[in-house]
Amino acid sequence: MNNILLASNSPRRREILTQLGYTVSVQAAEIDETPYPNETAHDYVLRMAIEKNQAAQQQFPPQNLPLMSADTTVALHNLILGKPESPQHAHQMLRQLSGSTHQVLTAVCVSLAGQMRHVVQENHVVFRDLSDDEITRYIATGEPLDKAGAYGIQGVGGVFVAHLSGSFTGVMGLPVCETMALLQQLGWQTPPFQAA
Ligand SMILES: Cc1cn([C@H]2C[C@H](O)[C@@H](COP(=O)(O)OP(=O)(O)OP(=O)(O)O)O2)c(=O)[nH]c1=O
Repeated sequence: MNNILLASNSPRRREILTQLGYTVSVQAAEIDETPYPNETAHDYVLRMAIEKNQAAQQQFPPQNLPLMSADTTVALHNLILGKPESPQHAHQMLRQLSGSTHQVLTAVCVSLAGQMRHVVQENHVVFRDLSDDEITRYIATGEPLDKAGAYGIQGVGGVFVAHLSGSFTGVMGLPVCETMALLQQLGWQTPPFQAA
């Protein structure tokens, strides 16, 4: 009961599950991550997590193991900020996030033996004011380019975060408390907490 199939290429999600004591096999399938016009961030992340799960179910032979997918997005007012397409785009996103509060939404979806459960976990993050110079130096680290909203709270980007209301692991891409609850709902054992 320590094995999990992860329908995600996110190294953060794999690392979090491994730290909990799970043995993780990645079974990720590509999907189109374009939001629908006027789609809310909540509806968008949930749809992405479900579609990633369904795509992996179609692409890989069934196994009697939980298949987990997730999606993380940053929402600022009505804007959905996904992963930046370029360093310039990352700069633009971080300028928008500077000195204000945004939401980070992470949806998690788990399927097992024909059943599916999902959750959307919500966080509020306050950024202090950022100067153009530090944004430029941050982007040069390479850290923001594969992350929603162009920052990583778990890395250097943590220095921008003045306040977090929610879950640190949720912002990182896999909220552990909510994820464990989904696994329990499907009758899967709580994690073994093996020593690192
Ligand atoms: C806001 C924030 C996001 N992120 C990451 C988590 C996700 O990996 C990524 C958002 O992209 P996602 O599309 O959720 O995930 P992914 O592309 O990494 O992997 P896959 O589509 O295969 O599931 O941003 C952080 O690592 N730290 C942060 O502080």
